Amino acid sequence: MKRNKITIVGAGNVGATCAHWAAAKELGDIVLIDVAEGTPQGKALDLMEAAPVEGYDSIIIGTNDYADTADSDVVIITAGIARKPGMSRDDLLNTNAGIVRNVTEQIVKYSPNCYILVVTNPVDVSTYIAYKASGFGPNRVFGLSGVLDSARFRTFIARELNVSFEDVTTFVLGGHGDDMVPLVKYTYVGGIPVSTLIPEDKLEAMVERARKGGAEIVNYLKTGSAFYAPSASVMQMAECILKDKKRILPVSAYLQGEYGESDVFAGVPAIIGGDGVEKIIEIDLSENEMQALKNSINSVRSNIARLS
Ligand SMILES: NC(=O)c1ccc[n+]([C@@H]2O[C@H](COP(=O)([O-])OP(=O)(O)OC[C@H]3O[C@@H](n4cnc5c(N)ncnc54)[C@H](O)[C@@H]3O)[C@@H](O)[C@H]2O)c1
Ligand SMILES: O=C(O)C[C@H](O)C(=O)O
Repeated sequence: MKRNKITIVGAGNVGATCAHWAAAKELGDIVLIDVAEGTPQGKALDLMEAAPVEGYDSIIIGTNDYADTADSDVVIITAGIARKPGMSRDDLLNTNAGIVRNVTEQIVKYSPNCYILVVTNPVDVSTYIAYKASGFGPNRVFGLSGVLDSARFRTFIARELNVSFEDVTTFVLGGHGDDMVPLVKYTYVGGIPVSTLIPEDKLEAMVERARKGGAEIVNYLKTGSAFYAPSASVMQMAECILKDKKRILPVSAYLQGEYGESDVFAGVPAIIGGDGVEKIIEIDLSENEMQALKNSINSVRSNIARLS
C-alpha cells in the first residue's frame, strides 16, 4: 500500500512546525525542503529521532533537492520571509512573489498530481501566483487564511465564556489582511448563537482582536510571526485532503463567479476533501457583510495588480 507523501517547502518556523504536527498525527512520510543548506536535513533528522519516543511511523527527510519531493500527494508552501513589527503582510509581496513562483515551478515538475496548499504571505496573492504558475485546476491550489483567523476568534470566545475551544464554531471570510470579515452571525457556542451569550461591544472587541491577531503575535515575537496556530491550521487542511474528510472550512479559494467575484483568491467556506476544494459554499450575507467582503477582496486585487 502506498503511503501518503507530504512535502513542506520552507523549513523555518511554520514549515518545521507543520512537519511536527504531520508526524504527530501520522499523516504520511514527510519531505522538508529549503534553500538553506543543512537546516531541513538537521530539523528532519531531529524530528524523526523523536519517533521512537512518541511512537509515530513517519519517515522524515530534509533536502535541498526537488528530486526528493517527487510524487508528493500534498505540498505545503511556507517558503519566504515573514513580517516584523511595523510591517504589513503586503510589504512581503515583492520578495515572496518570486519565491512562490519559483518554488511552484519546481514542485509541479516533480509532483504533477499533487495538491498545493499555500501559506506564504500575502497569502491570497501568493496562492494566485502558485495557481497560475502550476497550471493546475482551481480545486488543487488553495491557501491558509480562515482556518487560522477563525481559530483565533474561537479562542477569544472560548476563553471569555470559559467553555471548550472545540465547541465554538465560526467563519472568517475575505482576504487574510486587516480587513478580513469575521462573521458574528455565523458564530455558535455548542449550537447557541454567540450574540445571545456575549454583549455586542465585547464581541466587537474580539472581532477587532481577531482581525489584528497576526500583528499581536508579531509584536510579541519581534523577529518573526506566528507559527504554532498557522501550522496546525494548514495541517488540518492537508488532513482533510489525505483522509477525504469533506469538512467545511474557510480557505483562500479561487473564485469563479461565487460572491460575484472572479479570477481572485479570497477566504470563503468550502468543502475540503480528497479532491481538494470540492465545492465553494455561498452563504447569505447582509448588505454590510457583503460590502466588507468586497472591500477585503478589492485589497487582494490591488496587490495582484502590483505583480509584474
Ligand atoms: N497564511 C497564513 O495565515 C500565514 C501564517 C503564518 C505565516 N505565514 C507566512 O509564512 C511564511 C513563512 O513564515 P515562517 O515564520 O516560517 O518564516 P521563517 O523565516 O521562519 O521560514 C521561512 C523559510 O523559507 C526559506 N526559504 C526562503 N526562500 C526559499 C526558497 N526559494 N525555497 C525554499 N525555501 C526558502 C527560508 O530559508 C526559511 O527557512 C511567511 O511569509 C509568513 O508571513 C502565513
Ligand atoms: O501575521 C503574519 O504576518 C503571519 C500570519 O499571517 C498570521 O496571521 O499570523
